[in-house]
Amino acid sequence: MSPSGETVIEVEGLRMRYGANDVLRGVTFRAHQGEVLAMLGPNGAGKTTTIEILEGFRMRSAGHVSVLGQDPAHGDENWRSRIGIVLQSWRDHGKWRVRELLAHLGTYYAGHSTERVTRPWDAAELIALVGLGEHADKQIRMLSGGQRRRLDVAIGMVGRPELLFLDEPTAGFDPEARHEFHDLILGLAAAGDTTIMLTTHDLAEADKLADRIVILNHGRIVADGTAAELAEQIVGEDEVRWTLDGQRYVRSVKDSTGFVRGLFEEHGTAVSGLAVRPSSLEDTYLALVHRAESGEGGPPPEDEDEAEDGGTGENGDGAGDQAKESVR
Ligand SMILES: Nc1ncnc2c1ncn2[C@@H]1O[C@H](COP(=O)(O)OP(=O)(O)OP(=O)(O)O)[C@@H](O)[C@H]1O
Repeated sequence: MSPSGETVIEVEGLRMRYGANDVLRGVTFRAHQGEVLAMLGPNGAGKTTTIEILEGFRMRSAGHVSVLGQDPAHGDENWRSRIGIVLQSWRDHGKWRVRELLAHLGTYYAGHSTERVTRPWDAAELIALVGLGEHADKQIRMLSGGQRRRLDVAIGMVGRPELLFLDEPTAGFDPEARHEFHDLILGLAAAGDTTIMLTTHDLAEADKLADRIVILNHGRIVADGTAAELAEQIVGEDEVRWTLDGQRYVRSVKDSTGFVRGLFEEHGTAVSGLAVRPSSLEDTYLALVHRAESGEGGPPPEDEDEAEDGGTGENGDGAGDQAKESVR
């Protein structure tokens, strides 16, 4: 995870219309070499459509798209050999053995080596990298779900891609498989300068894996930044709970330190049961999506590259504000 600055994905004013339905409405973002970029968004936001356009599988309606310096709509074989794709499911080849399948798929890349990159990835080396060493000679249908997903990543990586797309890579995983898969992706990201773009509904996953997160909602980017930068856009959503005179209170405030100081100044030792819960990425995500849907922070731009929402649209919450709301 060491973005070098070179732009690998460049999307400006991307639009997609299915019939009369606008599903991408001026999407703009970039990804840089070595970066792990996560695209988050509710169902139907347009994530798969975006990724399919970037992969060259779907023609866009309008806008500028460049992937590894080429327009994916006109990507040739050589361009395709530089890209790895991990689809949501791959159910063929059940009788093939892991090693056989990877060696076979690797032959497609043999003619696409460059001075910098030798293709394909050696099957044994790749199998070890994705942690399938013990299963190399197993038939694919005998693999567990987690092992299967590791193989999916190996299939995506066999051509030593400069850019790897992962569409909801851990959907349906149990916590342990998810944890192992995250370690695999972090290892890949750390190992070289592969750029990784993934879509996910899992906020913890985005937080853990991604250098940068873009949030798509109704075909528009409503946020773009690191998890910390996104949280800063929704400053002040720490939750403070306390008890006073036997009654419990809860407030969401921007400056929890100042708020608590004011609480003690006013009520001293009568305050008990104090708890402060900092806003999580989930709170941030929900707030950003809600803000975009309610039109707070100004109307969404119709065109191109101003889709990121800069305003906070939040109400002020003075540090010493002592208004109390009983919750039960
Ligand atoms: N081939 C198609 N023809 C018409 N409409 C489509 C087509 N593919 C997708 N859509 C519509 O485009 C919108 C965006 O779909 P897309 O699959 O890109 O969303 P998504 O963010 O990936 O959703 P999810 O999280 O549910 O996978 C949806 O309203 C969907 O119904």
